[in-house]
Amino acid sequence: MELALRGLCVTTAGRALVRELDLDASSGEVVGLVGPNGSGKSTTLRCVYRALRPTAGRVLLDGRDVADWSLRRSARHVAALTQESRAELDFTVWEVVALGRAPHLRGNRPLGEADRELCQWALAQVGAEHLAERGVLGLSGGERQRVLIARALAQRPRLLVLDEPTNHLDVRHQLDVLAFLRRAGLTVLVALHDLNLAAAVCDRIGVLDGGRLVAVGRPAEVLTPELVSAVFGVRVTVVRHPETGAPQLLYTLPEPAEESR
Ligand SMILES: Nc1ncnc2c1ncn2[C@@H]1O[C@H](COP(=O)(O)OP(=O)(O)OP(=O)(O)O)[C@@H](O)[C@H]1O
Repeated sequence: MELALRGLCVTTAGRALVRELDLDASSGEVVGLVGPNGSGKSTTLRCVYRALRPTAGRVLLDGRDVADWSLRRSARHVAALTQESRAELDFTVWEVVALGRAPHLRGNRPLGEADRELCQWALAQVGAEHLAERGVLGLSGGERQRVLIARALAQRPRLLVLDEPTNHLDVRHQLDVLAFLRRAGLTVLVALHDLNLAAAVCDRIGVLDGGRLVAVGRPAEVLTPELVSAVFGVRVTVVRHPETGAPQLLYTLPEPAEESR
């Protein structure tokens, strides 16, 4: 599924949170959004998964404006793992993952055999089959995060929108999730804080600063010392990963006088 953001603007209380943003993700492409805290990453993603209506501009899926779609229709194509995705009620893991099938079920019909197989598959993708009968409130932050990813996968979306999916995950599970995103064959729009993980997983990266897209391109084109310094205010040396060639950033701790500028 192709995603296109055209002239996206979000303004709240006279303040522009996202400004004139144009961004594309072609079918099967993994596109990352990076940027400092408060630069507008989550706000942009919210417009894509329709938790927020843009003040101006359009979100196009396969060339069609999602504003014309019912929320149910969107949910059949777009799954989101958000900062707000919390399973507050004490559902079991299986029940939470089964919720991913809801947009595909008619009325209150129970899950069919194919739905159950998809839920099982989704749990296996995140290595959480053994958690199926557990209550979600008793899980660790990382286990819960993996269950929410499984719910998104059970939805069988064509576009996956993820806001900081590696939050709470130990390094092994961070890499597992990102490796899955690479091989899933889905169009992926993912906000990431870790620039090295973004460089490893993304086909292209968009950099947000103050609600504006200030750079977009392949990781090696975008993650230059100059750009990272200008946008994040930190000094980095960029090296190439010896096996993959992906750019990797080595950070230099700020001198006392430079701290928390
Ligand atoms: N509902 C809202 N009302 C007012 N301001 C908001 C609202 N939601 C977000 N903002 C502001 O919009 C700006 C962008 O927020 P957003 O969450 O999109 O940034 P982000 O890049 O995802 O940040 P982070 O890296 O901290 O998650 C922030 O300054 C935030 O305080």
